[in-house]
Amino acid sequence: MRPTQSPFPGTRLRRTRATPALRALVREDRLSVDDLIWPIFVCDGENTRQPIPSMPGVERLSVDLLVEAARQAADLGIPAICLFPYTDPALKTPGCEEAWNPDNLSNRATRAIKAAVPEIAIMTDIALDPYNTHGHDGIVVNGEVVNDESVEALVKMGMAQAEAGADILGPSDMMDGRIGALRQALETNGHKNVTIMSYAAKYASAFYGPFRDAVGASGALTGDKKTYQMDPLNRREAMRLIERDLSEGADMVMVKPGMPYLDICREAKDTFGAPTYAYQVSGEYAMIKAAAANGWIDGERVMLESLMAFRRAGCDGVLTYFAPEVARILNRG
Ligand SMILES: NCC(=O)CCC(=O)O
Repeated sequence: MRPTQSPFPGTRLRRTRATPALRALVREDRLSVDDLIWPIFVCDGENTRQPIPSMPGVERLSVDLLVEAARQAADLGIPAICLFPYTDPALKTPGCEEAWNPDNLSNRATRAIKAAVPEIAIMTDIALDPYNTHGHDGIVVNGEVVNDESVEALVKMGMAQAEAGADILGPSDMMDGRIGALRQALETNGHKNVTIMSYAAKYASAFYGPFRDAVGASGALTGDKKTYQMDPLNRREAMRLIERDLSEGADMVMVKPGMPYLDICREAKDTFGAPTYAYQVSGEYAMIKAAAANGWIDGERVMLESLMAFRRAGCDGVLTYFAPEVARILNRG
């Protein structure tokens, strides 16, 4: 599409930017509370809040406080939250068995929120890194992250989450074949309406640093995740992964990190038209917070602009630690 326009001065593009009313009339997109998914960290205990120093304003919450947070999120109109557990190190094993314990922290949290705040959608994370001491998203055998054995474990994990009441499964592990295996297991185990948001294009990124502090995984990782997460220089491979995951039964796809990969979001939306999300990850959050704390940027405006960029890039929504803060601003109008 190429809008027809008269040569200057017939066309003066500044005309429609001249007043707030005209700018509102020609605005091409909107950022809305409906677009927000709020990632939250869960810890053991009661009435426990643990601030995460590298993510100012973000805390790990025990299940009782998490339920209150979910209530506040629902009252703000946030449609979904995404749970990440801080697993007791004593429960971490090479086989990652705690991952599919029906009563693990994530599943207990899901049940408690479902009972108290049924209207909010709960997304859960499928990856094995919270459940082992080497920090990899899969099962490690002789130093290798083995694909097919990992998929079997991930399916057990996903089924336990669906059983607990998760609405959206978020496989973030980047193993091959896990979307098809999860979809088949959901269909055959009475969970045909559970949705899958595939972390389809997840890059091996340095922007995840503060998240690893939050889930107690920093310093734990042996080696790196480059044999399963993507090379930051690859664009065509991202399209192959997204196409693959959609064809295996993903309902929604995600690009991660967010802001450095807006080109991937746009191409994914234009190419496949599927519900497309970005994860504005911990490092992106931390950079904005740190610069704002130093007075180097206007934190509120940069936060809003960073989220508008995802809409402009074609995203239907964004996972962001700013969710409650931005929802309060958007609700204020
Ligand atoms: N699987 C979830 C993540 O790795 C999140 C990364 C982040 O926020 O940095």
